[in-house]
Amino acid sequence: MQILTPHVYWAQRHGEIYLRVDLSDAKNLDISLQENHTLQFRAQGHGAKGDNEYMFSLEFLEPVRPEVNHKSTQRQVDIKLKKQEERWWDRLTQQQKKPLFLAPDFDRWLDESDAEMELQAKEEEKINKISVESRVRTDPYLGLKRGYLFMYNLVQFLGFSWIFVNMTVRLFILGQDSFYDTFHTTADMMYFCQMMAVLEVINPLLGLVKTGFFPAMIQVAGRNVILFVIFGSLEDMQNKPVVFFVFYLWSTIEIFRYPFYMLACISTEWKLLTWLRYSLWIPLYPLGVVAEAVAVIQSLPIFDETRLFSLPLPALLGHSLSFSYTLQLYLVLMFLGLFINFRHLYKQRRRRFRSRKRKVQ
Ligand SMILES: CCCCCCCCCCCCC/C=C/C(=O)SCCNC(=O)CCNC(=O)[C@H](O)C(C)(C)COP(=O)(O)OP(=O)(O)OC[C@H]1O[C@@H](n2cnc3c(N)ncnc32)[C@H](O)[C@@H]1OP(=O)(O)O
Repeated sequence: MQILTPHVYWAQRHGEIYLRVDLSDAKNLDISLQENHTLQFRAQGHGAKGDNEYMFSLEFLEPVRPEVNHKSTQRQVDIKLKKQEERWWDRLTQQQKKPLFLAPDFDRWLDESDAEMELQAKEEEKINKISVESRVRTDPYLGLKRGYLFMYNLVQFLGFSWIFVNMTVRLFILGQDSFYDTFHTTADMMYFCQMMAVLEVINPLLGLVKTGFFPAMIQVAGRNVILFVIFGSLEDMQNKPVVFFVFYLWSTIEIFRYPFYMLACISTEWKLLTWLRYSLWIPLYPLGVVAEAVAVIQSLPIFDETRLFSLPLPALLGHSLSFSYTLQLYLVLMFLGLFINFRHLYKQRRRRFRSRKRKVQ
C-alpha cells in the first residue's frame, strides 16, 4: 500500500482551528500532537487515490492546546483544536508557503470581522440567556402566575367558544330567526365571561401581564355597559337582532385571543394564531363598535319612555333627566375609545411583527 496525502480543508475562529480531512470510512486513526505545535495524522481510508494509507503533518503558526478532538464519519474526519492564545492567525502553518494538500474550508470559512461578529452574537446570546434565567430565578411565583393566567384564559376560551358554537349552530338551523333569541340562549354565559373579564383590568395593575391598564379598562367597561346596562336592563332590547351581531363579533375575536394567551403562558407560539390575534381586530373592532352604537341608539327611545335610570330633577327644572342623554354622551366616548384602542392594537401589531422579523433575520 502506498502512503499518500489526503486533501485537508481548514478554517479558524478566534479560539479554534477546524480541520476537515477528505477521507471516507477512515480506520486505524492515529492523530497526535507534538510539543503543542505539530499535528501528525495517519489513517487508512478512501481518499482521492482510492483505498490507501494516508498521512500528513502540519506545523502550526502558533501553539495549540494539547487536547485534540476528532470525529470520523462516513465521509470525512473532522478535527478541532483549541488555540493556546485566543487570537486571529494570519495563516495556519509556520511555513509561509501553503502546503499543496491544504485549502480553505469554505463551508466554515469566516474572515476576521465576520468571526468577531459571530463571537459577539454568541456573547449576546449568553448574556440574554443568563438574564432570562436570573429573571426566572428571582421570581419565585412565576409558575403560580402562569398557572393562574393559563386557567383564566382557558375558562374564557371555553366560555366564548360555547357562545360562538351555540350561535353558529342556531344560525345554521334557524337562519334569521336565531337573531331574535340570542340573548335568552347565551346571555348567562356572556354575563359570566364579561364579569370574569374584569380580571383583565386587575391583571396589569398587579403586574401579571404587560397590557396597558387604559386599553383594557376601555375594552371591559365598554362591553359591560352594552351587556349589563343596554341589554341586561331593557327587556325590549333583548330580542333585537343587534344582540346577535354584538355577541358574534365579541366572541369571534376571543376564540383566537385567549388561545394565543394560553400558548404565551407556556412559551409557545403558533404563527397562524398570532397572525389571527393581531389581524382579526382590524375588521372586527370597527364593526363591533358600530354594532354597539346601533344598540345604544335603539335603546334611547326605550330609556326615554321607561324613565329607567333617569336623574330626578328639582320641580323647577322639570320631571327628570332621561338616561338617554348620558348615553348620547357615551356614544361620543365610544368612538374616542375606538380610536384609543385601535391605535393601541395597531402598535401591538407592529411591535409583534417587527420583533418577529428581527428574530428571523
Ligand atoms: C367609565 C366608562 C368609560 C368607558 C369608555 C368606554 C368607551 C368604550 C369604547 C370601546 C368599545 C369597545 C367595545 C369592544 C368591542 C369589541 O370587542 S369588537 C370585537 C373585536 N375586539 C377586539 O379585537 C379587541 C380584543 N381585545 C383586546 O385585544 C384587548 O382587550 C386589548 C386590551 C384591547 C389589547 O390587548 P393587550 O393585552 O394590550 O395586547 P396583547 O398584545 O394581546 O398583550 C400584551 C402582552 O400581555 C400578554 N397578555 C395579555 N393578556 C394576557 C393574558 N390574559 N394571559 C397571558 N398573557 C397575557 C400578551 O401575551 C402580550 O405579551 P407579549 O407577547 O410578551 O408582548
